[in-house]
Amino acid sequence: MGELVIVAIGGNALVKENGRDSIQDQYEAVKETVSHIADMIEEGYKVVVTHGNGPQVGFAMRRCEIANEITGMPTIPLVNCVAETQGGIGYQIQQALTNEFAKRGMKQKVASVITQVEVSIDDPNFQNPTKPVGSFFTLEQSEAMKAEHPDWVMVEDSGRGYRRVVPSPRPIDIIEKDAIKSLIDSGYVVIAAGGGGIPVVKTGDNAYDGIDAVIDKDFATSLLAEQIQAETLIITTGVPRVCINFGKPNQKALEQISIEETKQYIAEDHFAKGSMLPKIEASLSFLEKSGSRVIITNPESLKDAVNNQAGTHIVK
Ligand SMILES: Nc1ncnc2c1ncn2[C@@H]1O[C@H](COP(=O)(O)OP(=O)(O)O)[C@@H](O)[C@H]1O
Ligand SMILES: NC(=O)OP(=O)(O)O
Repeated sequence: MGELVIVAIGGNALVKENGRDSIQDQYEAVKETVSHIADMIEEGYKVVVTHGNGPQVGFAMRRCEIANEITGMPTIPLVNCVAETQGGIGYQIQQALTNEFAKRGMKQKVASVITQVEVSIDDPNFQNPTKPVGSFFTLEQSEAMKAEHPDWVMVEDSGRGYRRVVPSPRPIDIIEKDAIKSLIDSGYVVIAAGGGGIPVVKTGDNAYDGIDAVIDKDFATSLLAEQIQAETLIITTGVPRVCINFGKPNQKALEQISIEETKQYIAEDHFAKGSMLPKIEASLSFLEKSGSRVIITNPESLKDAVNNQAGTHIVK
């Protein structure tokens, strides 16, 4: 049996026009990304796919708010917006992968699992929103949005503009992990924990309630990788390699770093909060608990990266 690899697709990587993309544009981006995942599967890797929803869940919230302002139609709670984006993006990945396999004459089957992820109601992150969602705004637009919506919290996101942030509690348990494992063992390519999973809190033995938040998909992916005993975690995003001094004249792309070097770079503040830092922290958590290797790269470098020819590799 091939090595079990979990591949996370960044939500921002599926959006090119800052909220002006159509759903067909997003599908084209999904098709391009999954063609690189299919390359890996063709080489014999067993793959589980997770994905983000940061931009998409923000767009979904905004659509509801605008419809409510104009027509009085009830808004949809954030947790349901997460579920909707998990379903919508999961559908596109599932169909694109199925069609890609058919085109290549591959026999793999694909299944998506609606995934709930347990969080704690006492998580301090509920009091301190950090997860950027939706479109990027200029400083001027951001100030205008805040004046119009005093309850919004906005932050600067990695030099790309200002974005609204929502609470992002840490994932504790992937509720459907056994179903995901059974599907992998039956030979399925599984799509799971989309958008970081649907946040739920425990209300009793095997009983849960949804709660408004967006879980970081990098932390959820790392936890799922641990719980299904994946060997390799690959986080795909908008850059081919992680950098130190990112965006500065002395920027340097990293090919391979140890856990110790990575911790040193965190201490030196090289990784932006809300974008690269969660990927790095999730990578360290996976390596320190159970994993063998982590790769951070862009989708087009996937096949080379898994064969040690591209990407940033974090090693034990
Ligand atoms: N040190 C860094 N090295 C490389 N990219 C960085 C760094 N710090 C911040 N970034 C930015 O973070 C982005 C990845 O975060 P983000 O777009 O939020 O993730 P996602 O792809 O999961 O949606 C990169 O595309 C890059 O613009
Ligand atoms: N939920 C989440 O972390 O989404 P992004 O990866 O798109 O930010």
